Amino acid sequence: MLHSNYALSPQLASFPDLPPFPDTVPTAPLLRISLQRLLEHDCEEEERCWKACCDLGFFYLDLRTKDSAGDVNGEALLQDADQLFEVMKEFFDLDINEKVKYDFADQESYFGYKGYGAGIVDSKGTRDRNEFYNISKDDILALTPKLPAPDILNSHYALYTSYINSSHSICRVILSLLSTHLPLLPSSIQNGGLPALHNLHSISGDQIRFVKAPPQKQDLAVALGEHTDFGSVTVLFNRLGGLQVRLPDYIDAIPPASTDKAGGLDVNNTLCANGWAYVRPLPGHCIVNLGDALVKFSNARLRSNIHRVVAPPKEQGGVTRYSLVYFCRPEDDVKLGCLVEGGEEQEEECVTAKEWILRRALGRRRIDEWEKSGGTEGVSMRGGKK
Ligand SMILES: O=C(O)CCC(=O)C(=O)O
Ligand SMILES: [Fe+2]
Repeated sequence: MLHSNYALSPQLASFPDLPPFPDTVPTAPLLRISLQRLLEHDCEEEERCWKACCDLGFFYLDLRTKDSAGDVNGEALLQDADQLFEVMKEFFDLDINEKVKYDFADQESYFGYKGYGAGIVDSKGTRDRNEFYNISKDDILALTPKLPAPDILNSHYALYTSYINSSHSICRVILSLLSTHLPLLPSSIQNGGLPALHNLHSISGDQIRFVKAPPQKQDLAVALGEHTDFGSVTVLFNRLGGLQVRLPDYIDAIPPASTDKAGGLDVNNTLCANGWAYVRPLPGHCIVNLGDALVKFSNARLRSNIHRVVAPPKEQGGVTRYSLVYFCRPEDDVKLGCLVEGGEEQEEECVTAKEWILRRALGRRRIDEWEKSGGTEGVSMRGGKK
């Protein structure tokens, strides 16, 4: 069984000014991987990271690096993330009439604003419970014509650039580790393996995402529907709980450390039926997860695990939840086909990264598109709990 490898020191236990994550709910045993040790090419740490990518496709990355190593500076990323939490609060505080000016869904673009309830969380068309703002990497790096954005966001270009550079470099560290562990085809090795499909200055669907969900009562509603991520590597900063992963049957949840005094039927535990478990946010760390593109490249050796967001548990539900994401995706024209030895004949026609992202992202806004917008959920649930 994969098991978590940390005892929670007080500075890892909670975020200042927020209600603590409760110890009365089951949590997912994500491995805690040290970025510092990955940068030092520590073999044991690389093995643990590889294992986490195959077994669950989710892990914590400890960003508290000693000093910067080239472009990869975990401490700088933590500071940028802190600042971006403030920027996103300011943005979401704008009047709704201002924010909707930046919703570009009718132009077949997933960048910009998505209003509260404008997405759906299931095939019945149940509305989501959050707002998004998606910022394109290519827009910030001036690789594409500038998209309209509110003044309040326009003044932070240097911060976005720094955040994109750090997040993208971390994703490339993980991609090169995966490249060396996968049995890549000789042609793929010659072409530079996985990092060569994710160049910072090539056109791609890479993006920053700001997420806001207002305080929520403790009910069974899902704020962000179950999904797998579309791209390659996701870097996620959470301060409040609410994120849940659906564990495969070979991984057990960490049981609650104590029981709720109230007793009785508890919504949080009901939300953990069928293998769902909460991900406890950890200060100093980001959560890293793999997306569908890596499942396709690796012929399902790597896992893009299903996850969703529900109300933050217990008293955390009383405060607004913000989260910050960086999605690293293959360059737009990369075909999402198998790149490893022993791949079966491709059944489906290979789509490009751009086609895949458009189909998946926009389908989550329209009920008639829901069925077509699926990802690699079938593979993600291989050996999973039913
Ligand atoms: O807000 C979170 O914790 C998760 C967000 C997420 O899964 C996503 O935006 O794809
Ligand atoms: Fe996600």
